Amino acid sequence: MASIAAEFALLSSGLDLKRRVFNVPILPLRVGVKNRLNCLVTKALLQEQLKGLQKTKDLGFDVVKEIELRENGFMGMRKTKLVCTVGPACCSSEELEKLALGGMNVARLNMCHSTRDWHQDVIRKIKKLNQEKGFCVSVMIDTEGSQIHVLDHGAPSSVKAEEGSIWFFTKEKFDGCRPFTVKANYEGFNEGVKEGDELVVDGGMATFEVIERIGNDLRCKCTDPGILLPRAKFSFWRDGKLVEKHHDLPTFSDKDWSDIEFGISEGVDFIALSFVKDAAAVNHLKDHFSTKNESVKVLAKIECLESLKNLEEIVEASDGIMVARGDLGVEVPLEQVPTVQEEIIDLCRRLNKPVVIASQLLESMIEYPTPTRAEVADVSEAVRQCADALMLSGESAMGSYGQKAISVLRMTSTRMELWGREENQQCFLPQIGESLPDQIAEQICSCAGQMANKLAVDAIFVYTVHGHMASLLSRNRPNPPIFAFTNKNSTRMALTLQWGVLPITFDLSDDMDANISKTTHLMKAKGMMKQGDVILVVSDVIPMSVTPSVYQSLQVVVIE
Ligand SMILES: Nc1ncnc2c1ncn2[C@@H]1O[C@H](COP(=O)(O)OP(=O)(O)O)[C@@H](O)[C@H]1O
Ligand SMILES: C=C(OP(=O)(O)O)C(=O)O
Ligand SMILES: [K+]
Ligand SMILES: [Mg+2]
Repeated sequence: MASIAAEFALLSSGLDLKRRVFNVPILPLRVGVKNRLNCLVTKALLQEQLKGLQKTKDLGFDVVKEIELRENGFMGMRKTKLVCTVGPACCSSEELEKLALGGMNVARLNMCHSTRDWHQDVIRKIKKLNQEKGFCVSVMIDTEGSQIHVLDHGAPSSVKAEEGSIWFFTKEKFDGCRPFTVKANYEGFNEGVKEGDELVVDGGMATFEVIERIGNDLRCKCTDPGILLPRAKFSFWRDGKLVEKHHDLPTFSDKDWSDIEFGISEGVDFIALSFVKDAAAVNHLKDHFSTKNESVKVLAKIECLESLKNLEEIVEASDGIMVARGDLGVEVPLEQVPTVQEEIIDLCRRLNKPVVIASQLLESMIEYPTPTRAEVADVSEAVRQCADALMLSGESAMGSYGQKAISVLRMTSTRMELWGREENQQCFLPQIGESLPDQIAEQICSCAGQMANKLAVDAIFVYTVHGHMASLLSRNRPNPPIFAFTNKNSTRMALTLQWGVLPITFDLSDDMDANISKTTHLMKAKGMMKQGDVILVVSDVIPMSVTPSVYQSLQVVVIE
């Protein structure tokens, strides 16, 4: 039985990862995808190695990353971050630990589902695992938001709609089961809808023609037969264009505010805001935090047509973006979703905001232990486009193969990162900083990226309080990993989402030489670095007492 170590030994045997410049040949693989998945019984192997590593958590270093470094070397470390949705299939401490060992960087809780107590229990379990086992998994809550969907369609699971059948869509309450009747969740669901419009369910699962509008109801004829699922989403179309209804709906419901307050009180790291329409919604939430001095990060989910129209202002206002392809595919013709995804990723990189690609990455793995080849290609494409993070939804929340799914993301992204290295660095990055120190920081990070690649250094070290310098380095997508030393826990947890950054808690001092020598000594003492390793050191720690630019620096250090 092969191990992850063997898998990576296999990878690296075809490559001198450390010094080679990256015209990667087709990598030799002895075994097929399925075999590799089957052999990734990670827990026993990793648990074994964890035993000797518990002390590392004193340095605030993620134990899983430490194992990866020991096994794969600097250049073999995965850069793309992984987000897993937690649901009934993975909410025990044991299952959460397996996901953490499998590479989960962020655990996402979708507030649409389960109870407050359930969410609280999961958040506390994750924090306990971080503390006791030395993981660095941050927590994201995802608001329910408002959208028009099915509340009741007269069956516990799916219902088939046959061609030509007549259905009523209503907001009226009714008891018991009424055949061919679908109850919507929103009073004004039929406002602005006209006879002759198309009602599309879940982006194409079934299509109806609106025959008549009667008060709160719509009488419709099924024109494209299909399946209605619980909570199926509606969209209305006229002459091939979406009838926009999101502006009628609030971005924050009372439940969303209460979930947000709950998240803050539990110390979550990210809030993903559903159905953001413009920057005002993001600013509203951020203002709400600033009055409370919270450091939680706000991600805007791009999932409705209006959010696409206001994309740039939303990206600028947010701390990060989620391309929520599930709902986006209801409002945008499916064939447009891939180009929209690529545009959002490019914009986020230009504006230096982390971006998560979400929904249906490995959908078939909810049921099956292997992905389709098309799913692997989709994941690879998101990695090639340099997304910061990939997200599992139902695959981890309710599927039987969550651990295998995270293995597929891990292996596929590591492989594509090696393949795509030259391409990563060809992106044009405009200057975004306005003040002189910000512009200096940007130039230093851009030069650092180029130097790191040209000198083939082993690692980049950055000392950062708020994480800005680390994110600027990440934006350049350099080949070596970025070790970000910070004294702020909130910075450490926020950096879990950024491409190529390994956040480490460290007691920073104003004396930069002391920071460098202490961190290199610690890494060497732990056997993670050795004599002759070359590090590029970038600093952004600005003591109040000196001119800022003095402490923004770039230097090359060879470990003695
Ligand atoms: N906390 C939870 N409790 C129960 N089921 C969940 C939970 N989170 C996710 N799920 C299940 O996983 C599926 C996929 O998750 P997600 O994509 O986040 O939700 P949705 O399908 O509502 O957009 C959900 O439809 C639901 O069946
Ligand atoms: C991630 C998404 O949002 P949710 O799962 O909350 O609907 C999506 O729509 O793709
Ligand atoms: K949600
Ligand atoms: Mg959604």
